[in-house]
Amino acid sequence: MSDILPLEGLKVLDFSQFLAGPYCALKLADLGADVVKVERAGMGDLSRYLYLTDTKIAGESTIFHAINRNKRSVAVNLKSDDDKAALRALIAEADVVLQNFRPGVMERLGFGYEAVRAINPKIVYGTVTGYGSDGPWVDLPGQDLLAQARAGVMWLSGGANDGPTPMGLPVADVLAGAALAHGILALLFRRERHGIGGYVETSLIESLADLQFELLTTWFNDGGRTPKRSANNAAHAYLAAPYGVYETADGHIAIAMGKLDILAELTGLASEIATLDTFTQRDEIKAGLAERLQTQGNAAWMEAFVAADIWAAPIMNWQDLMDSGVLETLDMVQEISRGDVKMRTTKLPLRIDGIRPASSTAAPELGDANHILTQGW
Ligand SMILES: CC(C)(COP(=O)(O)OP(=O)(O)OC[C@H]1O[C@@H](n2cnc3c(N)ncnc32)[C@H](O)[C@@H]1OP(=O)(O)O)[C@@H](O)C(=O)NCCC(=O)NCCSC(=O)C(=O)O
Repeated sequence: MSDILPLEGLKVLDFSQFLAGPYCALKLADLGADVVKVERAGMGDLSRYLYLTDTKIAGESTIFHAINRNKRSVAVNLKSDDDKAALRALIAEADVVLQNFRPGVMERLGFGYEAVRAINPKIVYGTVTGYGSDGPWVDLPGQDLLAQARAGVMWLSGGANDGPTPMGLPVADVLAGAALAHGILALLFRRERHGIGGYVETSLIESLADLQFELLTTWFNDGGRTPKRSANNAAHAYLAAPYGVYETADGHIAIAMGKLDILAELTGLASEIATLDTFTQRDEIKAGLAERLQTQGNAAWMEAFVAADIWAAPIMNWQDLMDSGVLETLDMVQEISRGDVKMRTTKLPLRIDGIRPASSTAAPELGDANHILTQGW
């Protein structure tokens, strides 16, 4: 067992802002990399202010703090020659550069891949865009809600009586950031083996295509049978009954799988649904279950379902989740600080050699590492 974090010693110059790029950098930081966040002098990453929630940390958005823990910050003007020269010196010593501006911005600033590679040929350079670096949507603003709108995610999601439903979570940003981290790590491995740098790019739309890979594969191959937004695809557009969410006397229960005859027996529906076809008659099955599940509370149903190995779970809120003790047992929550700033947040969802890496500090104050602009890494 080693207490050396896998990316210890890796120098990452992170030009990214908002969420997708910073999420990628967070993954690298929590694996031990030294991530220096390049922010606008005077204002910083706009996510310090733009995501203002009811709760703030040190006067800034909790969301900024969640994404940018465990990083340092330099505050620069990317249009000033002096600051550009200082950044070129940092790039010369860096392992990774990443960015998520609109296509063309980094090239105009003189920090596109070719320019950076000319300074440091072995650099691993990562980019996130909204819709790719070419194609019909190249110039559009790349933002999570809008990408969910364009990718089919919102059209698909929701129940029969709902309108288009976003996921309520920044799935495009998080998945694009995770995909970029995965690409960067692959290029770092290639650099170790073959001594060459490389360029990796992803986008919000690609990450959402990937999120939907199972359903798109079904759709590509089913002769164009387009799912409608219905009670079925509130849970999954194509899966057989009983897959779905059901109201009970005191809450809701999700049921994923289970032998229909057993489920029918437990719910007193043996004569109604036990022999129905789980694909073609799934609406009937689900309607029967929906009616019957309302007759008892979650605890009674769950006891019966667990005993019979019906794959089911009660719908829990965050307090229920914390009260369950699962995250505590798995060591998924941490308290971190930076000076007077104290915050409680989640941890990296990986255990390495039995230990879950903790972040060493809360998010940086704007420009807290400006000394490296003159002194180097
Ligand atoms: C998020 C964006 C729509 C924001 O668009 P914009 O506000 O127009 O910002 P841009 O990235 O295009 O950059 C705007 C300009 O700022 C300038 N700029 C940037 N940083 C600096 C500093 N430090 N100094 C001086 N000037 C700067 C940069 O050169 C550009 O100028 P000019 O060169 O003069 O143009 C876009 O960046 C984007 O599509 N990104 C790709 C997808 C992505 O990752 N989106 C964020 C997901 S987060 C999200 O969805 C969510 O949180 O919700």
